[in-house]
Amino acid sequence: MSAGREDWLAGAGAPLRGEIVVPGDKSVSHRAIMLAALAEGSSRITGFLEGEDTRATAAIFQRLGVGIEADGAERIVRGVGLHGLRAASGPLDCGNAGTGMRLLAGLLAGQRFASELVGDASLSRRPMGRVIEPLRRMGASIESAPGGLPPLRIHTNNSLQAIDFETPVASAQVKSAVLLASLYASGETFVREPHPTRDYTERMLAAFGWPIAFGPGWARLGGGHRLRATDVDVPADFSSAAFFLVAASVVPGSDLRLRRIGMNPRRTGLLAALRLMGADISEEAAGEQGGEPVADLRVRHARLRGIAVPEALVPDMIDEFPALFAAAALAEGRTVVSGAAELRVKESDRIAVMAAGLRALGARIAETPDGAVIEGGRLTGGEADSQGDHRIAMSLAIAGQCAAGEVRIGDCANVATSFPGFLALAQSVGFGLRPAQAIV
Ligand SMILES: O=C(O)C1=C[C@@H](OP(=O)(O)O)[C@@H](O)[C@H](O)C1
Ligand SMILES: C=C(OP(=O)(O)O)C(=O)O
Repeated sequence: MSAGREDWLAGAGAPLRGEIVVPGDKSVSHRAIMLAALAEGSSRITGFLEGEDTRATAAIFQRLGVGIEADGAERIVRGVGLHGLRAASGPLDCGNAGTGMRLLAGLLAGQRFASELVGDASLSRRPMGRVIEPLRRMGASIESAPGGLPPLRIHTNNSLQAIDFETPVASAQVKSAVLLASLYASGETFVREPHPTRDYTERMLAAFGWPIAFGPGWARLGGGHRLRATDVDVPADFSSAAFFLVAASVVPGSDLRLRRIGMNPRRTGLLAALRLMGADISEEAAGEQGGEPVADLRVRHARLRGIAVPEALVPDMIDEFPALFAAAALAEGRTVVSGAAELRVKESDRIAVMAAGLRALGARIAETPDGAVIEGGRLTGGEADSQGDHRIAMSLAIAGQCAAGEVRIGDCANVATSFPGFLALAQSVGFGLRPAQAIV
């Protein structure tokens, strides 16, 4: 969805200092639009992430007949009720967002109209069989391109049945797709996970008044209830904060404060991993926002050591591995990542693309099927390509802060999918980072 190719130049900047606020949580913003749209009455979403992924989800619900008004970083959603969506003419474009497409597949599986979900080139390569399979077991009729790839054609259906389902991979998107389809199903659905994942769908369904029982790694709910309009105050996204936690850890002299960051325990695995590496990060002013734990995070430069990342942390830091790879390449000693094969089916193959990117900057990294072995040391500089993956672009920008020479990072426009304003915010705290001039 991002317009044009954009390259960045990164190099040693100043120590990172100051106090910043990062944008709203992407997972919460997607879900807030979805549940508010299906609720009865108007909901106000504050702190909504103005990223391309979440804007694509909002635009889809507008096409499905939901009134959504933007007021700065707020959205007023005029909910149409569980059965109030209307068919849209033409495909619904999820852009770059796996979350958008997988959750919508569940939500649209029980509608009395057909829909088609499409995405950009990256999303069109991502596996959807993991949601199609359980939704078919519930009675949904969904066609995909060969190999379970998008686009998804979801046929009209008003007779879904509940299922008892164990997700084959730890995936909040798969769990959420089944839970959202269950709103339209007869009977009680039970979802179990091999490892607990983020529980925003469960928490938010409860906040919107839907009877649901859940705990770490499981959720149970029945169909046939109603969602009541509810205001959602979206906390700042831990995954966006992560780039600054790593950058301030590795840049000497840094002392940075991040305000009111969402601290859902299923999201903060990177904090635990960085602390094992020796990072100096303290939590202050712990509180609550929109039903989620939040805290200010103060991060000061520290010498990082390589670690074997505990596999139990992997789902809690699944989006933070590109940043962790950058930290590991600059740490002392060896870091081993395992049990993280899911990284290969994100916006890019994040193991391969980070390994190639850091190697181009002088790092020593060996890929394994489900992770990597990273030898920490010095980075020289050079040219690395993010392959249009937002988290890789931002992680390579961190690496650039500590490289001996200049780092050119290719294809960064997709940063706008999750973190609009990253470049200016990073510059404001001392990053050496700027857009590369177009060659004329
Ligand atoms: O449910 C969510 O909001 C998300 C779940 C994770 O994906 P998986 O469910 O594929 O692990 C994560 O990588 C993604 O950025 C957001
Ligand atoms: C994997 C991500 O998101 P999604 O699955 O929604 O594309 C991400 O933001 O890192």
